[in-house]
Amino acid sequence: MSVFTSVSREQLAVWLEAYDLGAPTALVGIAEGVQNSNFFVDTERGRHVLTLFERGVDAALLPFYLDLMAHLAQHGIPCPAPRPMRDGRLLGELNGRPAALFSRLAGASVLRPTPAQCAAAGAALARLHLAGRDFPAPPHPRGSDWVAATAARLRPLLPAADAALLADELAAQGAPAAALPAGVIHADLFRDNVLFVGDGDAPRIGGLLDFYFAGRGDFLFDLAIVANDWCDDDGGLDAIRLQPLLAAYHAARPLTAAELAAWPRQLRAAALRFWLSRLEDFHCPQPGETVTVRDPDAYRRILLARRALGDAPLRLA
Ligand SMILES: Nc1ncnc2c1ncn2[C@@H]1O[C@H](COP(=O)(O)OP(=O)(O)O)[C@@H](O)[C@H]1O
Ligand SMILES: N[C@@H](CCOP(=O)(O)O)C(=O)O
Repeated sequence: MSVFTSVSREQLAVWLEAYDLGAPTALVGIAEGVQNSNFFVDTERGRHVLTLFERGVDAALLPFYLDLMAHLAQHGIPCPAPRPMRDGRLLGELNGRPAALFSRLAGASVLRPTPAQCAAAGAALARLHLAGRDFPAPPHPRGSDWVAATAARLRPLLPAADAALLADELAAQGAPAAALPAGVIHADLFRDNVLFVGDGDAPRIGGLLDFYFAGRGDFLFDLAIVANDWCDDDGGLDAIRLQPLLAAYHAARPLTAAELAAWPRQLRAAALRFWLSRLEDFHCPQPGETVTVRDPDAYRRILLARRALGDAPLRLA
């Protein structure tokens, strides 16, 4: 269920008067997604997606997210482009929620990506990093301060073994050994946030979605988030998918020696971040927040498996 705030055709027609897109011809709620209310909207002059932002998204950051998506779209990244209103504004309000209209992108997400789809995702992530490199951005909202604060809040709520794992991982993460290349990162490019067109052997990316955790961060952290989700095989990393992901990323933005050395730790940091957020959604749901809880244990398993890999630097085939 992903329409948390409904929109009637009458409300939509009034809201669309601020745009130069003609009258609405279709309005359909989108079932996928777990955080915001999304609708396919057709008008006399195009196909769009309407998003009503729910409480899980930091409203103060919405202007940044929309400006970032506009910037990336202008630089050839296939992300939703916010449609400007006649007066140039990108963000409005509909039914009591902040709301925006975006270009509708083609394709569908895949649950079991092929090696070619992993390669396409790696190349797209690198292109995103290059296109956003100099875009002014606040730190992404799930960085080390959030990790420390969330871990402190959760520790008393966890079984002893999990609390010990958390404390040990925080101690092991410590301070970064070297500054890594950084810029705008997506920070949540899971499989459900990428649309593909074409078949699994010759894929083309139709869309990169859901920039609502984006901000400034280490590029390698973003790549580790993708690897943990796209290449996971019941906790382990599947080389058949990981190798093309990394090779395609490296071909578009070569990884530095410092990044190759930092890879094992970033895989763990990325696993820890999603273990914590899923634990937080499970143990501390926010009143009025609509986010769907995903299984924290999946990321506990991934964290344990990445810890077992050791500290050897990444070697690209
Ligand atoms: N611009 C877009 N073009 C096409 N489909 C979109 C677009 N934006 C969202 N969608 C569809 O809506 C679904 C939910 O979007 P998403 O941003 O992941 O929502 P949520 O923030 O609620 O998780 C996506 O899986 C996709 O099917
Ligand atoms: N990808 C995260 C959840 C974030 O939700 P999203 O639908 O906004 O991407 C997870 O799997 O924990």
